[in-house]
Parts: sequence; C-alpha cells; structure tokens
Amino acid sequence: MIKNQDRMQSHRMELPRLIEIGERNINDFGKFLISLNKPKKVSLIAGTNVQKILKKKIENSLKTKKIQFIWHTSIDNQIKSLNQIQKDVKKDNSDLIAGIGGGRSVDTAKLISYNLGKPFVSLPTAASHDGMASPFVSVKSDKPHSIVATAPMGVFVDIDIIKKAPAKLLASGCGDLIANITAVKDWQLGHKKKKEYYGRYAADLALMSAEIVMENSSEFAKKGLDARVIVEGLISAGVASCIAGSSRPCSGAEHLVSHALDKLAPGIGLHGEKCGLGSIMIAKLQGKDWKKIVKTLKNVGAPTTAKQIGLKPDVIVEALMIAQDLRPERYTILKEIKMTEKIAKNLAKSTSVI
Ligand SMILES: NC(=O)C1=CN([C@@H]2O[C@H](COP(=O)(O)OP(=O)(O)OC[C@H]3O[C@@H](n4cnc5c(N)ncnc54)[C@H](OP(=O)(O)O)[C@@H]3O)[C@@H](O)[C@H]2O)C=CC1
Ligand SMILES: O=C(CO)COP(=O)(O)O
Ligand SMILES: [Zn+2]
Repeated sequence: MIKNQDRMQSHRMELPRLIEIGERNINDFGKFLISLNKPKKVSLIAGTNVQKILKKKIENSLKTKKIQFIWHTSIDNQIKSLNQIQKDVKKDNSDLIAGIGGGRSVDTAKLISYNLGKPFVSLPTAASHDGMASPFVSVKSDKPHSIVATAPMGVFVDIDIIKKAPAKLLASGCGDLIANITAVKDWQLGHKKKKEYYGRYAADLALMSAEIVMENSSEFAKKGLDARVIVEGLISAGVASCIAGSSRPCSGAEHLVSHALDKLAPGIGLHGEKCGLGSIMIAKLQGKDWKKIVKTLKNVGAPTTAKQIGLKPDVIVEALMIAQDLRPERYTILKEIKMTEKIAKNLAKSTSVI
C-alpha cells in the first residue's frame, strides 16, 4: 500500500484552450469567440488609446457574428477603478469578458473574470510582457506580487496591431523573456536548497523563449524586431507558468528587483524594461554571462542603464537591498548574499546599470 507521505503531491495545470495568432485578422475576432463558447453578449475592457485604434474594427467583427457587446474603460489599475469596472461588468450579465490592450487592461479583465466566475479572453495589443496567456495578475500593494487567477480560455493576437504599437512595448517584452534565464537558475536553486517542486519541462520551455531572443538579437538589430517570434515566446512563457503552476519559470530575483522598483518609483519604466535591468545584475550574482544579456538587450532596443528609463542610482541600490523581502518565501540567489549598500552599489556599478 502507498503511504500518504510517499504519494506525489497533486499538481494542476490550467491552460488556454484556443490561441490564434494571425496578421490583419482582427475581423475574425467574433468568429474566434463563437468557436470558443458561442457568446451572445460580451463585456470588453480596454484603455482609451486602444479604443481609439480598435473600437470600430472590433465592433464590426462582433456585429457580423451577432454578438452584443458593452465597452468598459480601464484608466489605471488602482483598486477603486477595478472595483468600479467590476460592478459595471456584473450588471452586463455577459457570457464572456475580453481584455484588450497592454498588461493593464488584460490584467483588469483577467481579475474581474476570475472574481465573477466568467470565461476570459485576452486580446493583447502590445507584446510587453508574458501576462497575455498566463493565469497571473499583478497586484500593486506594499509588497507588489502576482496572484493566480485563471488562465485565459482564449488568446487572440493580430500581429499587425502589435507591430504598430509603440516600439518600446515590444522591446519590453524581450526584457521579460530574457528574465527567464535568471528566473530558471533561481528556480533550480530553490529546488536544490529547499526541495521546492521543479518541473524540467516548464523550465526548458521558459528558457527556450529566452534563448530564441538571444540567438536572434543581432538579426533583430539589423532588420528590426520580429513581433511574431516575440509574441510566440511570450505566449510559451505564459504556458510554461501554467504548467509549473506558479510564475517560477519566469520570475526570480530579477523580478523581485523590478517589483522593488515598482514600489520605490511607481510608474517609472515598463515592467519588462525593469526586469531586463534586474537580469543583468542578478546574472552577475549567479555567475552567468551577464555581458551577453546586456548585448541582447541593446540589440532589441531595451534599456541597459537606469538612466535610460529615468531611475536614479540610489533607487536601484535600494531596490537590490529590499527585493528579497518582498517575497521571502521565494528562494533566490538574493537569499545567499547579505545585500549591503556597498555590495548593491558595486553590483550596479560593475554592470554599468548605474
Ligand atoms: N499579469 C502579469 O503577469 C503581469 C502584469 N503586469 C501588469 O501589466 C501592466 C503593464 O503592462 P504594459 O503593457 O507594460 O503597460 P500598459 O498596459 O499600461 O500599456 C502601456 C500603454 O500602451 C498603450 N498601448 C497598448 N497597446 C497599444 C497599441 N497597440 N497602440 C497604441 N498604444 C497601445 C496603452 O494604452 P491604453 O491606455 O489604451 O491601454 C497604454 O497607454 C501593469 O499594470 C503591470 O502591473 C506586468 C507584468 C506581469
Ligand atoms: O511578471 C511575471 C512573469 O513574467 C509575473 O511574475 P511575479 O509572480 O513575480 O509577479
Ligand atoms: Zn514579468
């Protein structure tokens, strides 16, 4: 008889059911929704910029399939705004909620769908980080972190929209993918030191997305970023997290540094930009090839110094010092070092981040 303590712990994987990546395919959004769960009415959550660009096209696509719709505007991700949208969406009595935009609108829709128990579809208009296909929602608090909501039932991408979005959003997506290198190394450390669950398949999938960006970055520098490759990498990274059941394959100490920067200097720099800076410094601590990370970030047009995104040197030093305390339960390389002000300053200076 198998004793309880010998039994493998249950591990759940919730994955997106349908993913469509096309080019100039926005007119097929209605068709995509019908093939997912035949909704009669949908709630659409998007910001003002995105609505200006896409409102008409999306409405036409839904009308063709006789799907009713109600728009909701996401302005920020403050709790008060989220609660208000949630109240309004609840009144819609819709069959499905779609988040249309960058990370803010997709996160807003993901969280509200989870709270209301409705199917969620993500329509990313920017490839700025790996949240488009993942079950995670970033929560701004004293200890910024992500919570597990539900994975999107469907992910619909029109590459043409992503290509036309401000260039720094795509470069930010590359930064979030490169972070997988240091994140996986930290995950392996957690497994070794704390016997934490480690899944090789999820880890390798996350690493592959980072390696594809590394391998292609010189080509990107000459010919421009290949949005499709980056979107596929971000979706795979999100799926890697679904398989792992946590953000472990895509979030290690470099993300803790980015979260610390969110706390110390809110609103400065994009998520993937800050993760890129974090990866440079954390890779050095891990004994990895941090110079290759710098070169890759430069090739994709992502920042490699704090100054480029308007962050002061002191803030970087402070972020390195407080990072691990934001998520004490997640074992990273920062647990193995006493990050004094002197060590933090040396690390940031020696990698030219400050
Ligand atoms: N779930 C997760 O795993 C993660 C979530 N996050 C969260 O994601 C958010 C950051 O996401 P990010 O994408 O960087 O930033 P935003 O979602 O704030 O988008 C940045 C800006 O780009 C605009 N935009 C997006 N797409 C287009 C487009 N195609 N054309 C023109 N403008 C466009 C947005 O307009 P508009 O105002 O209309 O939306 C917005 O003004 C944060 O809230 C963060 O907490 C971050 C990391 C991980
Ligand atoms: O940004 C993420 C993965 O790229 C989410 O990670 P966190 O769990 O650290 O919020
Ligand atoms: Zn991230």
